[in-house]
Amino acid sequence: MTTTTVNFEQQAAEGAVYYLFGATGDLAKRKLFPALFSLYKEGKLAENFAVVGLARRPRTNDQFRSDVYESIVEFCRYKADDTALWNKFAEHFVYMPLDINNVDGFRELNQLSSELDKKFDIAGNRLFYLALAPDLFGPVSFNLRDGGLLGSDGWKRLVIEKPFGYDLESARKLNAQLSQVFKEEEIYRIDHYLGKEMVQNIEVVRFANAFFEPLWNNKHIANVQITLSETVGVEDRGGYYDKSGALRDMMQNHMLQMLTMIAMEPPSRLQPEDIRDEKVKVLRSLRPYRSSEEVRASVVRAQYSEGAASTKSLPGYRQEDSVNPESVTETYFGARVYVDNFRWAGVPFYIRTGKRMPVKTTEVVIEFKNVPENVLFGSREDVGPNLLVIRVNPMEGMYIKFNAKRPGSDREIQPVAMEFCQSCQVGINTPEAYERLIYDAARGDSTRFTRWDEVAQAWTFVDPIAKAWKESDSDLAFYPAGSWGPEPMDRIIEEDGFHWWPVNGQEEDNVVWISGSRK
Ligand SMILES: NC(=O)C1=CN([C@@H]2O[C@H](COP(=O)(O)OP(=O)(O)OC[C@H]3O[C@@H](n4cnc5c(N)ncnc54)[C@H](OP(=O)(O)O)[C@@H]3O)[C@@H](O)[C@H]2O)C=CC1
Ligand SMILES: O=C1O[C@H](COP(=O)(O)O)[C@@H](O)[C@H](O)[C@H]1O
Repeated sequence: MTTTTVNFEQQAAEGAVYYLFGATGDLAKRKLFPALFSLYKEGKLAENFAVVGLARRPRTNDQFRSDVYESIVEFCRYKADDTALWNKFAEHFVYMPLDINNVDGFRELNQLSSELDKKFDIAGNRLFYLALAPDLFGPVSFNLRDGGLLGSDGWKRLVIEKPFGYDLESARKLNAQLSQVFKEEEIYRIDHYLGKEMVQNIEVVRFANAFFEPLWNNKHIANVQITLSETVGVEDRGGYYDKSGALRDMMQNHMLQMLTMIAMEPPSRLQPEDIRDEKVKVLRSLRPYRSSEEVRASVVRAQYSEGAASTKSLPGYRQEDSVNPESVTETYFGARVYVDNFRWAGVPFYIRTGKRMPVKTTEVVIEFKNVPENVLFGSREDVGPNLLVIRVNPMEGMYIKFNAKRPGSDREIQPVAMEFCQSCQVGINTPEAYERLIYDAARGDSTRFTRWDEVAQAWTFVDPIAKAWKESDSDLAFYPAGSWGPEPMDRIIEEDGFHWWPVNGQEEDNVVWISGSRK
C-alpha cells in the first residue's frame, strides 16, 4: 500500500473541479452545498475551483445556483452580509444533466471539464463526489474512465457515500469494480462520524492527557457505553432503510468506527495510514459471534411501534411510507461487544442505536473501576464510579464525574461533574462533519475516511449477526416510538452488574455540575 504523507499545515485546498453526482438529492441540499459554502467563506477553497452539479433532472445553471442558494440559506450559517461572497461563490457553479448510464454524456462532461480548467486556472485536479445510490458507484467509475475524465494531468479522487455494500460479498464486488478504475489511495469512503469534532477529539483526549492515557485499559476501565439515539423515524428514506436496518445503516459503520477510535493503540505517527492500521487491528480483535445462540445472548434487535413524543402521536415503523407493512427490519440495534486484545480483554463495550428514541444524542461513556481495595470508602453505597463522558452530537463537549465531600457535611459524598462544553463556546456543529471531510479529501488527507480493509473487517464482524437473524425473527422485539428501546438490552447490561448511564439532558438529580458555560 502506498504511504501518503500529508502536510497538515496546508490551508487552502489545491484548485480542482468538484463533480457532484446526485446534485438534486437530499444529501447535496442538506450537507454538501452548505459545506462547500462554509469552506469558501473560510478561505479553504481558494478561487481556482469549479463545481459541476450532475443528475438526470433538467436544470439550467441559474436554476441550479438558485437551488444551491436556498440550501445554504436554510442549512448554513448564512448572514445578510454574505451576499457579495455568495455572488462570487455562485460563479463557480455549473449544472449538466447526465444519466449515469450514458457514456456519451461523460464525454461531454470531459469537454466541459477542459473548459472549466481553463476558465478557473485549474491544473486538471478532479474530485468526484458520488452522492448516489450505491448500485451506481460501479457504473459511474467505469464511465468516468471510458468518458476520458481520468486523462487530465492533475490528481483524481473518488469520494463515495455509505453504505459500502450490503454484506462482505457485495462490498468485495463493489471494491473490485472501483479498483479497476481507481487506486486505493484515490478512494475516499465517507463515514461522516469521522468528520465530527468530538470523534476526532477522542485521540487528543486519550493521547495528550496524563490523566487518561495510563488508565485507558482493562485494569482501570469497567465498561464502555456508546449510545447513538435519534428522535427521527425513517422519514422519506423508507425504501432504502427497509433493506438496510440499523445494523447496516449505523452499526457496521458509525458505531464500529467510534469504537475503534476509543479502543485503538496509539499510532506511531499521526499520519493517515498509521492511524488506519491501528483502527483495523481493533476490528480484527472484535470477538466474533460464532453461533445464533451467541448472537441472541449478546445482541438485541427491535422495531418501533406506534407511540408518542410530547403530545404528538407517532406511527409505528410498519406504517411508514415505502416500508413493508410486515417488515421485520430493525430500527434499534444493541449489543455487548468484546475487543479481545491485551488492552481490552474482559471489558464489555455496550452499543446501542435506534430511531424514534426520546432524545437525539450521541455519547460515549467510559466507566472506570472503583478505587482498588478502598478500605475507607469502598463499601459505601454513595461512592459511584468515575465517568468520562464524551458528547459527540448535537451537544459537543465532555465531562468527568467524580466523588467529593458534600460541603458542610461530615463525610457525606456527592457526585460532581466537571464539564467542558465545546458547543457552548464555539456553537453547535462547528465545523460541520461534511465540511471537514470535503476539505480533507481536497487536501489528500484520508485519515478520516475508511480504508478497504476496515470496511471488509467491519462486514466480517456484522455478517454473522445478519445471518443469525435470517434464520428466525422470533427475537425481534418492539418498543413504542419515543421510548428508550427494548427491555432485553437492559437485561444484557444488568447481567454484567452495570446499567446504562443517563445521556443528554437526563443526568442524575444528585450530581453537582461545575461548568461556567452550562445552562
Ligand atoms: N440523505 C442523507 O442524510 C444521507 C445520505 N447518504 C448517502 O448518500 C447517497 C445519496 O443519498 P440522498 O441524497 O439521500 O439520495 P436522494 O435519493 O435524495 O438523491 C439521489 C440523487 O441521485 C440522482 N440519480 C439517481 N439516479 C440517477 C441516474 N441514473 N443518473 C444520474 N443521477 C441519478 C438523483 O437525481 P435525479 O433523479 O435528478 O437523477 C438524485 O440527485 C446515498 O448513498 C445515501 O445512502 C449517507 C448518509 C446520510
Ligand atoms: O448515516 C446516517 O446517519 C444519520 C445520523 O447522523 P447524525 O450525524 O445526524 O447523527 C442517520 O439518521 C441515517 O439513518 C444514517 O444513514
